[in-house]
Amino acid sequence: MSVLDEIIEGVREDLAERQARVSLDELKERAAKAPQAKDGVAALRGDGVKVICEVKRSSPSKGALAAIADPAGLAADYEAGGAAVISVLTEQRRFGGSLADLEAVRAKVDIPVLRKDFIVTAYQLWEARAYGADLVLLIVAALDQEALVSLIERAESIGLTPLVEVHDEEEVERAVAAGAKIIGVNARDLKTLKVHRSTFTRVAPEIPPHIVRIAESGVRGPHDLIAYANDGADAVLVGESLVTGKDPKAAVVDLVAAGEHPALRHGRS
Ligand SMILES: O=C(O)c1ccccc1NCC(=O)[C@H](O)[C@H](O)COP(=O)(O)O
Repeated sequence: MSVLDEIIEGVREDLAERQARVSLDELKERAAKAPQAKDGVAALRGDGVKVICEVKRSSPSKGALAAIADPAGLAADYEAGGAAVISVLTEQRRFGGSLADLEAVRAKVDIPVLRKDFIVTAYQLWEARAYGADLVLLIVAALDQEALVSLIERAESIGLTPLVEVHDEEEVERAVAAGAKIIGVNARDLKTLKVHRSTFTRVAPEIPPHIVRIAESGVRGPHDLIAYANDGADAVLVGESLVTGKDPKAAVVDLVAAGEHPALRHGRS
């Protein structure tokens, strides 16, 4: 069984427990009261390279990273530093996240918030909306094509912007065929959990220009952002280096400044 399969097995068990407690109708009622979803595509387009900052306590590859007692406070620092979007990992077993984190972050920041999880059912999309997410992650490797198409359509129909994650050229084809408007290339190999930034270099040119391109994983500082930008990234998604650093806000300021540097190509609006 792959790491991804193991994660999803746990996700399904936790999901069954939540579904037994909270009906879909209750979630829909809660979603109806949530603030209107913000436009995820608009937040990530434009000049320069945008920065998506992640609330990440732990990971399968590294174990515990940071306690993060106040996820909303961390997100506020990210926003003050110039982040375009906040990513909140809500998977509990391996990443130490929760829907409570998502709710707390949503209540604190004004920029769009991404629910980063292993989404395999429409119920999780309603949860995302009910707890205030604007974007959701959909991982191509975790879904057959029918499920991918259906989850993209359902997400959009309830106001969510899907960020569709790929790891290779074949998955790009599937994401494009399914109608993705934002594609994230994750440089972390889901079999070995090692990060190969060259994955983005190889795969990004396969993404059509009208689609927003995000480079996920392995950004240690401005030099990695610039390298991803030169390979065509519209945005980078950063977790570990921010939560393990001494001053997350200052680190975001540095990344945002690098992303706005005039030497980088113009964004594709
Ligand atoms: O981070 C992991 O170990 C991991 C393992 C298996 C599936 C997903 C995983 N991470 C999720 C992410 O995509 C990253 O949190 C995100 O891209 C940020 O990466 P980084 O800046 O390298 O923490």
